[in-house]
Amino acid sequence: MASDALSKTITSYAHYQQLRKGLDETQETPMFTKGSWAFPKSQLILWYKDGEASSRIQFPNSSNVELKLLSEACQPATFGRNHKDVLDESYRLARKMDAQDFSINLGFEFYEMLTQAVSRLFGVENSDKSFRAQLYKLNVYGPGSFFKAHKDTPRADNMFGSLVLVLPTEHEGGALLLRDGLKELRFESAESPDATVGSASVPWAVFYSQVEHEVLPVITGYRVTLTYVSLMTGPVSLLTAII
Ligand SMILES: O=C(O)CCC(=O)C(=O)O
Ligand SMILES: [Fe+2]
Repeated sequence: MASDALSKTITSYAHYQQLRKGLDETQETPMFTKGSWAFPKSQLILWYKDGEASSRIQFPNSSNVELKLLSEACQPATFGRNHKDVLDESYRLARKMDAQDFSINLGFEFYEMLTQAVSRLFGVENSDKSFRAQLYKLNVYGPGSFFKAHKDTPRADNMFGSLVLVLPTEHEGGALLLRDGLKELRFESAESPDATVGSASVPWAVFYSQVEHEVLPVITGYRVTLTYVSLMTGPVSLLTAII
């Protein structure tokens, strides 16, 4: 049974970490988790700014020519180092597009997927909706692209982690490795896109901000990701996690 002290709610990430310490002794919840979600193909349409024009890509049937054009419409990907955004292609070789330059309507399914992903991470039931995800960037990892081991830069006080969706394209390599002490999770998105007539499966990974991770080099094809900042929006009851 939960004690009175543990049945309180949490209102900030620092508070969550404090409670989590105690909780870890009772029940282990993961620092990262992965899965995949079948999205209707009609929702896997990306519109993006291409100079003065706009272009459209329909996943999972995109060609390498279309993906190369997308990559060319992006800018070199920077990353946070010592509180500054830096470009260092020996550490991160990839392309990025800011959220205002593209649009993809993943629809209501996105929220169902997010609920499943975050609930698994928190170890709470699906009904808990005290979180949201803010679209941050689109990234393209073409042949030879990689991102060495790093932790994500905190983007808001209520940020607790990151969510990565890999749009279904044919590629080899580009596994995301997530590490927590001795535990390692390999998030392999390169398995050929598993599509049925009406839908295609989109692999996702979600992890806490303190998790170190890296993207191994892409060997062939283009790995296209959407990254989201995961935010707490209100109190999360820990009761379901400890009973
Ligand atoms: O593309 C990925 O799987 C993760 C990328 C990443 O670590 C980042 O954008 O910070
Ligand atoms: Fe990252």
